[in-house]
Amino acid sequence: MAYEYAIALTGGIATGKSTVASLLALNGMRVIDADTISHEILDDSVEWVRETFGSEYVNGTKVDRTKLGSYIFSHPAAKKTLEEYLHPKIQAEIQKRSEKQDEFQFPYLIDIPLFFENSNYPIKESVVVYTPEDIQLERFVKRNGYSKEESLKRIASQMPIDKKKEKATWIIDNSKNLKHLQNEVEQFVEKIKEIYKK
Ligand SMILES: CC(C)(COP(=O)(O)OP(=O)(O)OC[C@H]1O[C@@H](n2cnc3c(N)ncnc32)[C@H](O)[C@@H]1O)[C@@H](O)C(=O)NCCC(=O)NCCS
Ligand SMILES: Nc1ncnc2c1ncn2[C@@H]1O[C@H](COP(=O)(O)OP(=O)(O)OP(=O)(O)O)[C@@H](O)[C@H]1O
Repeated sequence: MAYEYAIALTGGIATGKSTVASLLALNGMRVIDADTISHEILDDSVEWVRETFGSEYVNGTKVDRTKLGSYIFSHPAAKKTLEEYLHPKIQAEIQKRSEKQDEFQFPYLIDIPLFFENSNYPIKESVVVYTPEDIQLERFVKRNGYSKEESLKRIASQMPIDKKKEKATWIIDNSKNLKHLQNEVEQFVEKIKEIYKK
């Protein structure tokens, strides 16, 4: 059975999910990453992207994700088309990997950025990586080099981070420096180990 020991790891764009995923791995936790799976599927879908959106979104044998991202976040119908194509495939792959992880009978994380937006995952527990919106925007702009306007458009395409915080079982606060984040992650792992102790 899939998702038995799964905990959803989620948050907003650039609130620090990947950074937390790396710290969790350093603390011995296993993490399935939906973004990585989505990139692998997109890499196998070059012809579909060419036929659906045009050859300007393909660079050699790879999809130009930066360009495709700029397009879909400004064109809701195209975003829907991409999501309707990718999401079932992403979900199927996550389910497969989740079944494997459940064999260990120990909790693991599934990093799903849109966990609360798409309630298709039968996962009860969740942990939200939280930063207030002003820090989220600052880190997003700094990391991606997008304009403030483009960054705000992408942030607005998701459920507000404060609402996700309300829905979470646990919260990892990433509003301070990396040392603080490391502490937050260690405390979270201790909590999980305590709860799931056999
Ligand atoms: C638009 C694409 C090509 C941009 O690729 P890029 O490498 O620039 O971004 P990446 O995939 O690493 O996503 C970065 C973050 O953007 C956010 N994001 C991505 N897709 C979406 C979406 N459809 N809606 C809202 N936010 C999204 C997430 O917070 C994600 O963590 C890519 O994100 C994509 O194919 N998205 C559709 C699939 C999807 O919904 N993925 C997110 C959940 S698995
Ligand atoms: N505590 C912190 N202090 C300063 N910078 C940080 C901190 N945590 C994360 N960052 C930086 O903020 C940016 C966003 O973090 P990260 O890539 O982990 O977010 P994400 O939630 O995985 O993003 P996405 O939704 O786009 O996949 C990165 O450049 C990262 O190095």
